[in-house]
Amino acid sequence: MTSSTTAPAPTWEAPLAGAPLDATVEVPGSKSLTNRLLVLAALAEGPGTLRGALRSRDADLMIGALRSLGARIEEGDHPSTLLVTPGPVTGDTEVDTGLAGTVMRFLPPFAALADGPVRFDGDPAARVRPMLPVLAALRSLGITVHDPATGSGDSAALPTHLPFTVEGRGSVPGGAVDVDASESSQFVSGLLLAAARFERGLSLRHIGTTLPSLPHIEMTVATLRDVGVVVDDSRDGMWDVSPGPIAARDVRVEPDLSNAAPFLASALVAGGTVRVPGWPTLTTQPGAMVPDLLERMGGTYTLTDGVLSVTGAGELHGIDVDLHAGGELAPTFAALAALADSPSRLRGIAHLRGHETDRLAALAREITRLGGQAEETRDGLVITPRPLRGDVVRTYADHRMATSAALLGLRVPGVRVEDVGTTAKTLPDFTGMWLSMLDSVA
Ligand SMILES: O=C(O)C1=C[C@@H](OP(=O)(O)O)[C@@H](O)[C@H](O)C1
Ligand SMILES: C=C(OP(=O)(O)O)C(=O)O
Repeated sequence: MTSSTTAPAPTWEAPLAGAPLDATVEVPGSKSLTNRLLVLAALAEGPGTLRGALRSRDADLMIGALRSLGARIEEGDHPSTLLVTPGPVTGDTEVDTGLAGTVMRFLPPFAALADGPVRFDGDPAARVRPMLPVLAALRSLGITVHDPATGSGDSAALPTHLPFTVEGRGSVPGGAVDVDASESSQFVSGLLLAAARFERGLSLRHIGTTLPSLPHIEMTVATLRDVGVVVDDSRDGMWDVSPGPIAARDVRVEPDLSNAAPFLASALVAGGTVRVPGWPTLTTQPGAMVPDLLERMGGTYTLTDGVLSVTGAGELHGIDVDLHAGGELAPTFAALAALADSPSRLRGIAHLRGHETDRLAALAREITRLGGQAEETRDGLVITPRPLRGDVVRTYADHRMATSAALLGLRVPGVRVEDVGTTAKTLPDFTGMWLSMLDSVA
């Protein structure tokens, strides 16, 4: 018997900022770096160590998946220290991707190296995220990929989404492949990460009209080069990875600058100063854009001895910005835009329709629910500030919808965030960190 009434989802009362802030926020390791470094450590020649690694749902799903594919991964003296011992890539196993794009797009090429079938599936929301380009690339490289429900022949229709099975054969010949990565840079990153272990390496050409999140592809190339892999990226939209060994390393993971964004943005909403230590002077993380964007909206910042300090003085202006390179920052800037003193336009982010949820629709709907004005365009959002009122903000299993709602709640009384626990995808103690930040007032 099913009941026709469902209990209302528990909500979290987003706290109002009572006074200007004076907070230092320690942000855990980068999701994108942690999950790349884990993959490379699991494919390396010998045991390696990650320090300052993220421990969150996405990172733990990656750890679980790599274990099931044959790697040994243990905690060192701290949960953020991970000791990785590679093993032969083993098949006849399952990978739970959860809702992690990095797990669902990085591991199918890895699974092609396994000695048997690897079955992939994830959350209901993951089953609508685009997958075809990476699966088509594997098939063109001679790997069988099939829908577990419809059989395994090479002529079977290629699955477009989760669930799917990659029939690992113990080795991948490699060679040339065309990939349309206009919906996600992760299709390119996933193939490049495993490519040094393909017999002939990989020559990957992007054939789409647009390529989002280029910093994340540069991050992939940089992490590959750090472990001794030869990558030629001298031609636009093309990457050549030479076959060769992957060196084992002892590496420290940078803090997650995209997760730092809502905290730093709080200084513009509440006034005062928010500091993030460990800010890298040189990084491939798209969060590097955050300080300049906050300055354009009315804040000021300094970077001294690795501490980024953002100060707000009550001003918050609208912005016209192309976030094609850093789409994961859009929910933070959409919230700021809804609180600004002039309209904003966020451009270049059509690919957000394939993120944890359709983020353009979700942001427009939820800002509108609070009395704001937000409209979807072909490739982004136009947000016109209006007086906002409290209500429940729906989060659609999307961690960044929750953090963006918290930002709105600093100024709008009565914002209640549905399923704030979804922040555990990349930041398990989000609410604790947020409340500590608010406790530190000037
Ligand atoms: O490679 C990565 O670590 C990521 C790439 C980007 O994906 P898209 O290119 O799909 O936007 C980004 O949005 C995501 O949060 C992390
Ligand atoms: C798009 C994101 O995640 P994923 O790695 O699941 O694609 C994100 O974290 O904003």
